[in-house]
Amino acid sequence: MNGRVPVAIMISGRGSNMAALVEASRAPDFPAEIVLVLSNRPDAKGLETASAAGIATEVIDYRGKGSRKAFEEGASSAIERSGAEIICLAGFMRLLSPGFVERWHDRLINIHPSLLPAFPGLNTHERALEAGVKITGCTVHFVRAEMDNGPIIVQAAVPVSHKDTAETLAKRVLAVEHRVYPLALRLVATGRARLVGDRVFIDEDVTDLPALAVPPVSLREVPDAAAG
Ligand SMILES: Nc1nc2c(c(=O)[nH]1)N[C@@H](CN(C=O)c1ccc(C(=O)N[C@@H](CCC(=O)O)C(=O)O)cc1)CN2
Ligand SMILES: NCC(=O)N[C@@H]1O[C@H](COP(=O)([O-])[O-])[C@@H](O)[C@H]1O
Repeated sequence: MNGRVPVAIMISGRGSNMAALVEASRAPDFPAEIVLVLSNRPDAKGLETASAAGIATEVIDYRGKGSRKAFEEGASSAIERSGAEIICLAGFMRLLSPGFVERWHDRLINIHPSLLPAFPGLNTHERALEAGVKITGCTVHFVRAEMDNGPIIVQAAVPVSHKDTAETLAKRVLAVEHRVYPLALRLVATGRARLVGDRVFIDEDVTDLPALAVPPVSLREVPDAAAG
């Protein structure tokens, strides 16, 4: 595939991270090509975005008893058919079984809207505000059977203000997600992010990787939530 690594993206909803990866893959020097967008929900808005971008889409909609196994078998064969060698979870909201994670071991990455290991799971921004943290952010990691506990590839931080709501914080973190996920995929697709045990080594001086130096969003930019 013109030397670029074929990639499948799994979504469950809006798909803005998927769109950011598709956009990044348009760059002539981007080392990966998005060949499939797969959703476990037929109403996922991201499916329209992917189709409009000319990318093959697939919906595997199993609900109820036995749905997880049936979904994963359908997903694995769709991904095999697409020839994808890396899978990006982008707002994919289902726990994947150890069997699926093992099937795609070290080729399955996910973006999570917190600085893992802090705030794994759901409702991360509400919990960050509750905890009163002053910095939060996002994490791209290799997926392991245990939820949100895989080797970390890239992280980026944003400030938190007492004026923030979960919505204003989610918006600030999402803006950084859209820059960090393409970087993480670039590092994995080129083999510059390599696994040593359960740690990720990045084979170069990370600070000169432009996107990694994500400029901290200054608190001055924090909208006055009260002012609405
Ligand atoms: N085995 C793994 N599966 C998944 C991981 C992972 O790290 N290991 N990451 C998630 C993504 N994710 C957080 O980044 C996440 C997704 C879903 C849930 C969750 O509790 N889901 C509920 C159902 C929620 C729903 O359907 O809306 C569930 O699966 O019962 C937590 C974290 C992707 N999968
Ligand atoms: N635990 C997984 C999780 O919470 N993922 C988060 O869901 C959102 C999906 O947005 P998107 O559909 O617009 O990419 C993103 O913020 C992503 O980090």
